[in-house]
Amino acid sequence: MLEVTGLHKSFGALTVTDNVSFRMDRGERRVVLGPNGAGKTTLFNLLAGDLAPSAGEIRLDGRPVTGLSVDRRARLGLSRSYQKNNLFDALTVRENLALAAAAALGLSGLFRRDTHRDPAVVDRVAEIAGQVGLADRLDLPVHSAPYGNRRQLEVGIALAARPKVLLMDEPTSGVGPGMIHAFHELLGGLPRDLTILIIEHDMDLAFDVADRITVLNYGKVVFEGTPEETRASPLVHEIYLGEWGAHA
Ligand SMILES: Nc1ncnc2c1ncn2[C@@H]1O[C@H](COP(=O)(O)OP(=O)(O)OP(=O)(O)O)[C@@H](O)[C@H]1O
Repeated sequence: MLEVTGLHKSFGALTVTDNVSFRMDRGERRVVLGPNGAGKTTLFNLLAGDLAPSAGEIRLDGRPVTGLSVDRRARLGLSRSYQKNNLFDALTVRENLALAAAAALGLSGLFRRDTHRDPAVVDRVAEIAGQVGLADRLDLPVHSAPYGNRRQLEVGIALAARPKVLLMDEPTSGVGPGMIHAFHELLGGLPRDLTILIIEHDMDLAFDVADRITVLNYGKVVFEGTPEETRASPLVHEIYLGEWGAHA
């Protein structure tokens, strides 16, 4: 499904992604853990196409995508849910989803102002809203939507293109403890064959939602395993000791 081989990225003399390799199966949910500065965001930038690697290869369903743009990768099924805001504040949840759905269906364009009423778009908006738990929030203007709903909407927008692989960048950052429960529900509502790679700081959440965990430190994969194996790893404990203290 997603195969990463020997990925490498340097900024000047600083190696930020160091020979990173892993593969994910369809439907797998994997969390990338690592202390601040470990290279998690850079890895996502390389996977999504926001950055070009110095070396290495990324394959999606066997097809090399390493040299392709963000848009081309998205069309092939690799989508990223951006932490940075890509929502239209003045529009409602429904309108935001309709724009994304229309674009994904090839229905957007200057001369088609009523695309949000197109039956295909209406159906798709309802489907996505159900998946991300926003079915009863469709008429809410985004500027007055609670933070958690905005995060759900960001995921919904990423889903519009029917991705095979979804990259989620710190989906719970900035949300309160109550929203962590909502995030579980959100994950539960996503298609089971969707392959999901998540950057997450919260170890407990990672243990809870991941099928497998990849731990980065100084740009290198230093551990990969099931949540149980990760929890039992002395190396991971050692790496996270300072972090635990800092987050406590
Ligand atoms: N464009 C850049 N130019 C130079 N150095 C960079 C650049 N982007 C990232 N770095 C450096 O690369 C290292 C890894 O950064 P990255 O943001 O990938 O880590 P991270 O694991 O996502 O950290 P955090 O958890 O704090 O977000 C850091 O030392 C950072 O300063």
